[in-house]
Amino acid sequence: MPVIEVKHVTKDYGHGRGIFDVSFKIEEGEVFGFLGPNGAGKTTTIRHLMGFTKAQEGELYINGKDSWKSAAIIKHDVGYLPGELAFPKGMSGDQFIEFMAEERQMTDMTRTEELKEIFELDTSEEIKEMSLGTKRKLAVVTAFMHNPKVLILDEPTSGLDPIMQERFIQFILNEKAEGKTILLSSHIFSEVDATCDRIAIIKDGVVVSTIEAKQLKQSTNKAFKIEFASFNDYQKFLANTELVITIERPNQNQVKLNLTDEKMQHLFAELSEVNVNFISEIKFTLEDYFMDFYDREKTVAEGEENLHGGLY
Ligand SMILES: Nc1ncnc2c1ncn2[C@@H]1O[C@H](COP(=O)(O)OP(=O)(O)OP(=O)(O)O)[C@@H](O)[C@H]1O
Repeated sequence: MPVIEVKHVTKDYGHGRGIFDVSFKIEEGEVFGFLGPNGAGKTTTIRHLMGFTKAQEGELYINGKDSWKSAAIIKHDVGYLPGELAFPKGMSGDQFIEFMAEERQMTDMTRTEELKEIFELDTSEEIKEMSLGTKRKLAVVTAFMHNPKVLILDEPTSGLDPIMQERFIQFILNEKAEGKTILLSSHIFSEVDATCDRIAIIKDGVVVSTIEAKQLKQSTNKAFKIEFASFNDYQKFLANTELVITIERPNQNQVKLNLTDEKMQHLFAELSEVNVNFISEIKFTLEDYFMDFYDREKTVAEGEENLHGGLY
């Protein structure tokens, strides 16, 4: 049984806004990335999963429990980090932590103290006087203090500085190593790339692609930029090559070309006939893949093509 299951969920806010027939499953121990531009429907999906909103159509389950019907249990069990932070009024950080510990009937505060140390959080301040980053850290500590097995994180690092973002990635990797199941919505490619096993891309309320992170990293399609030592070498290479040249730059004696791993030997055989200044690989990243979907002019099929077939 998957730990998280979203089945054909629709919430139509009108004027094309909302989420439409969204489905995905997250297995135990998986880190699942949820990527999408602003307004794509990430928060709406997550709020349905947490049982804050009732789906118009479809069903959502966490550990087999219906998100809407078992909302209270889900809120208790899941480590949830909301995108927009809201704290009770008039509390200090310490008071809020105490309040959350009581809610969860926690007695052992060792993990809470560890988390405060990892994220360098000073809890003595009044929450209303905390900076956005400190509030985010407080939300992180309270989301994880009861050591939940399922984590649902809506843009968890927004407001954190680069050092804390890095520390957060490390923390997620440690949680993953402990077998936690994690749903991570994010705008930050490096964060998703570093942590996620699978990634869903959502656009205009529709999941347009779900990819295995390995697929991107182990793609057999490669792109290279080559600069030749002279214009003569450049011309000689172009006249004789059997490879697919995607860009020609005669002024710089450069070409860009695409090839699969099997053709690698062929490339080196051709290059041995000319003088080369340098050859560099152009990596196809999650960002490139995402940008294809982000680009509203492009269709889903064209985005998929870049993953499976030719690169830029
Ligand atoms: N309560 C609501 N009433 C009407 N429209 C809503 C409501 N909540 C969300 N929407 C709309 O639904 C769409 C999806 O919004 P959502 O907040 O889920 O996007 P998101 O992917 O989380 O975006 P962001 O990255 O900006 O947080 C948007 O067009 C938003 O304006």
